Amino acid sequence: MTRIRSVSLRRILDSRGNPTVEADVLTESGGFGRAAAPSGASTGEYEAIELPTGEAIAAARQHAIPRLINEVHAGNQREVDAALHGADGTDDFSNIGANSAVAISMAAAKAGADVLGAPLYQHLGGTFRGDNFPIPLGNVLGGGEHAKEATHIQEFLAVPVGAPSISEAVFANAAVHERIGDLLDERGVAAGKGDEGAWAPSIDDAAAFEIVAQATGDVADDVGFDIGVGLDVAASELYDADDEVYRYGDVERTPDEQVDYMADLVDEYDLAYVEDPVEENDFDGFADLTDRVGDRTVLCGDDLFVTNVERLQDGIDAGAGNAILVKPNQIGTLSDAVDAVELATRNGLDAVVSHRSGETEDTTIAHLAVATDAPFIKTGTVGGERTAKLNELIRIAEDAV
Ligand SMILES: O=C(O)[C@@H](CO)OP(=O)(O)O
Ligand SMILES: [Mg+2]
Repeated sequence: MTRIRSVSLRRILDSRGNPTVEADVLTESGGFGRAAAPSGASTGEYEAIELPTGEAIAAARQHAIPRLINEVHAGNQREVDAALHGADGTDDFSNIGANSAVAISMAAAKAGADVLGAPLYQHLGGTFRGDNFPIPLGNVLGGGEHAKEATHIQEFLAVPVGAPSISEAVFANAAVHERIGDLLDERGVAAGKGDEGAWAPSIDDAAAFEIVAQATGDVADDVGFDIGVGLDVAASELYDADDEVYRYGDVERTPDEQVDYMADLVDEYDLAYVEDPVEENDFDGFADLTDRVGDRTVLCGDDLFVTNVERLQDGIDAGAGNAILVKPNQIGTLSDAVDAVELATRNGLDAVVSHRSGETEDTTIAHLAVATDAPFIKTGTVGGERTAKLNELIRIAEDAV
């Protein structure tokens, strides 16, 4: 019933106005799924390869689609994703593009769910999935590669750890975002928004900490539950490998000083979450930081692990981090992303399912987070391509009770 009858690929717009790949998958019995690839700006060196959209579409039409039509069942995700790997033939999807691969992989999952008449999270997670909901990490202020002339740290995140429901968590993050807008206004700081909808003011990181801490505190008082502060430092973007220093504008930090700085920030701001505190090759620095503060905060590898089970296993062996960011397009298929979640969970690490800075209205990651019982999801706070996922989580919560 779920045998694939057709796959069509097209070029659509992403939230930055760039082209990206959208896939439609149709099955023999009329099941339909549509999904689109997101795209990163602060991409890790070890991510699967995103090809220019036109090239990715042409290559997938030539090599992947003939292996899928009449051959593979959309309801069997492993079969779909194995066919994509077989068609590509490389370790990093450099032949058909991880953008084509992930769009097809996700569209096939939706077509499989459609045939079954089940919501996607149910199809992916099965009846024995947990019934927890992820805590949404909300990017409320930032800069880095997502906005020019703003903070050096890429993302300041609201972490509504005490929220009693996904809906209250989502609205709390939006309230923090709004409160930050007011606080910036009061200080006379003009601010546009970065790629993910976070405020992107020209202030230094110290001022950003002050404002975000005040806003999360104010909103926590209003809503009556705890809201912590988190960071995505995206430290690879600050690191100069030739000089072996991290550059925060004129301030330089050696790799050891970077670890000290991160440990100090965790204590000073009681940070609930820190992503990519050191650059993507520094497993030892990551492990050192984990020794020092891993008992009291979530230390998450994004560029470090790139959703790749081999790099994750290296991190587990080294004691680097206690969480992994999971971005399906970093690795190319849903099966590979689920493998990363499962390896993490078996080893006591938290999974944080994540959007990219370039997004579409696609909501697959909301379903993936619920299906895999991930403790966190990072998918922005405001802006249509972000609220698409947040609102889908609210709908799933209503549906799942
Ligand atoms: O670094 C990150 O975690 C992501 C998403 O917030 O950014 P990008 O998609 O640009 O890699
Ligand atoms: Mg990141």
